[in-house]
Amino acid sequence: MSETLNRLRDMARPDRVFDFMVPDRSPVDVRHGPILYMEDVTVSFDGFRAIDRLNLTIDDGELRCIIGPNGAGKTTMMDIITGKTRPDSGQVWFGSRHNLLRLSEPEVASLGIGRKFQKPTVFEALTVFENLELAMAGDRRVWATFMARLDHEGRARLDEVLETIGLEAERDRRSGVLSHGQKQWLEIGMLLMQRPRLLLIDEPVAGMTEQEMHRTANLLNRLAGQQSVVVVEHDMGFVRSIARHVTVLHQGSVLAEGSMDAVAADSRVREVYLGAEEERHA
Ligand SMILES: Nc1ncnc2c1ncn2[C@@H]1O[C@H](COP(=O)(O)OP(=O)(O)OP(=O)(O)O)[C@@H](O)[C@H]1O
Repeated sequence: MSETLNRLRDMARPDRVFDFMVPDRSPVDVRHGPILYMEDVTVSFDGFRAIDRLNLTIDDGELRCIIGPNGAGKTTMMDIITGKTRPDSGQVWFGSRHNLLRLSEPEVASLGIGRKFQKPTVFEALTVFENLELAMAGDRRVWATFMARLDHEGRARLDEVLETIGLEAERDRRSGVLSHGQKQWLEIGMLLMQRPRLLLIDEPVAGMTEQEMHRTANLLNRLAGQQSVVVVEHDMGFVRSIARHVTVLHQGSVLAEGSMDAVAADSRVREVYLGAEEERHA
């Protein structure tokens, strides 16, 4: 009896938000500023400063490319945003309401920050459709309990994502037989099923053919606007084809920021990175 009472009391709490009332978009508040705000972030590993007073701002709907030499801190920066690594100092905010440094990795993910690592990790034994369906499972449990319309909504979302990633014709194929590029798009689709607000994508075109790169550029351009996209990439041709705004990281902080043409003309950037990249590809 007391358990029932407690439950009722709990349900009547004015601050309680029921699962079925949680909006299907992340509650991030971007009305007064950027979607991601990092200020003076520093992290050291055994005394070595991998991130050194880093300041970075990403606007809502922006597509940003992050470039920089090996060891510049790009991966560590992503790890800090997703809650995998805790900085020693600084601030990291998701919109104006969520202090990411107070949240665990799953909490950060559930706020709408999706991360794609370099290697695709789709379930190869399952079809494209089943992979996407699985990626939606979290949403489905909530809705299925309260509304019978989930199946319809879920299917509509799935069709929408299939169209976005250009894999409609592959829908019932086992994902193990897809090309490398198709697996990468499928994994991006799996993230999209959760309706993220910010996508962090690590080296999406490594190992892709020219044609696949071109399609990936179109996909990322299409995603921007609907969500913010941060891409870490070493392929400068690709970066040039998608980036309106580029951030160059070096020794854990921002060395330069601006259009691709502006950063490519910056002598400091050429010295630490682009000059070496051009030689590598000559
Ligand atoms: N867990 C860790 N322990 C010790 N050192 C680390 C750790 N993680 C990163 N580092 C160091 O921090 C620096 C930044 O590494 P990070 O992987 O973030 O660079 P990056 O820009 O992603 O490089 P790449 O382009 O090669 O992926 C490197 O010198 C790296 O060796």
